[in-house]
Amino acid sequence: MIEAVGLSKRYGKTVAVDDLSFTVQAGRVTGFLGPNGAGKSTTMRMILGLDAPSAGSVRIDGKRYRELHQPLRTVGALLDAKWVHPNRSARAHLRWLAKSNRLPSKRVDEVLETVGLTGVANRRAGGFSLGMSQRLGIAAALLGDPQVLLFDEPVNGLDPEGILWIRRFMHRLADEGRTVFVSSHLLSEMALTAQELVVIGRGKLIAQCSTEEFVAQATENTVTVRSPQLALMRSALDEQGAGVREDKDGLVVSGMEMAEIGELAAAKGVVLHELSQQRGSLEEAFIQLTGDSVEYHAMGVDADPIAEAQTTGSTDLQPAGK
Ligand SMILES: Nc1ncnc2c1ncn2[C@@H]1O[C@H](COP(=O)(O)OP(=O)(O)OP(=O)(O)O)[C@@H](O)[C@H]1O
Repeated sequence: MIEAVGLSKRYGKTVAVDDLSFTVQAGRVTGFLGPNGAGKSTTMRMILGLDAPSAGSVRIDGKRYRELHQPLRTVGALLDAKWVHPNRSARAHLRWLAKSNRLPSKRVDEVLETVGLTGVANRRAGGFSLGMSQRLGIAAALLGDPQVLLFDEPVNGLDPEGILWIRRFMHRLADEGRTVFVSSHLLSEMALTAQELVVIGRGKLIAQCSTEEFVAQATENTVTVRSPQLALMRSALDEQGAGVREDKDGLVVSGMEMAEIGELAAAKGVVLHELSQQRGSLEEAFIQLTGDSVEYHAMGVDADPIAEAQTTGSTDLQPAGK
């Protein structure tokens, strides 16, 4: 478990993290969501003792990082996948890490196997693709078999296969009972990966809840009704006090469950061509909840062709003007 209380970090006049309190539970994938510059990396560095908080504290399983006896046995992290000596092989890199952290060398082959790098273990890490480097970084994070894992933007720049692999891998780690905290500014990706969310904007906490709750809180769930007897259906819904508006497909109904609407249609003898639940997306929820703290816009292909192509349709949200 990770617990941050009143965590703050200033760099001169910049307040990177502002009185942030949150908890990350074991056995779940928790997404750390916020646009670029929101303070995610700074928070992760403070969790790992790489940056000292200006105020507040953060504990991993009840202890500050510097109080951990053998830190890599408690917490593993992937911050920068390219942090590896380019001329060292993947195996040599991990052996060096294991040795310098007094971890058994047999773990090296185990973690190489876990991340699927056994076949390329003796190749120079400098020649690795980004996806392979990410796997090597994850292998390093797993060396001490820690219960707590932190990943900073692990899918950035990966191809669809790499993204899927990382997503499944995070779920597997959480299913093993570990605490998995993963930062991203890719909302669609987080909607698929994270069960819980810690959402920040401009260093401040915006929400901490399940992904489902986050979407439900910020967006309206509606039911679409299509019928050749729309006027009849509308007056029946009005009688029930439902919120009804018309759009090009038919009626959009709020404040009534889909089953109730179906039963009402049957009772009134209205023929239905469609009755479907529409749920808000994480993007809508994010824009709704962060609207006050910072202005966002959804970037399209023109704005960031590489990110767009590599995230297979994910919407990449960034602060307006960035
Ligand atoms: N070492 C530093 N010195 C000065 N300012 C910093 C430093 N590190 C971060 N900042 C500033 O703190 C703010 C938060 O940065 P941070 O990198 O934590 O955000 P982020 O959410 O991780 O964004 P990104 O996804 O772009 O890395 C930004 O305004 C950034 O410019």
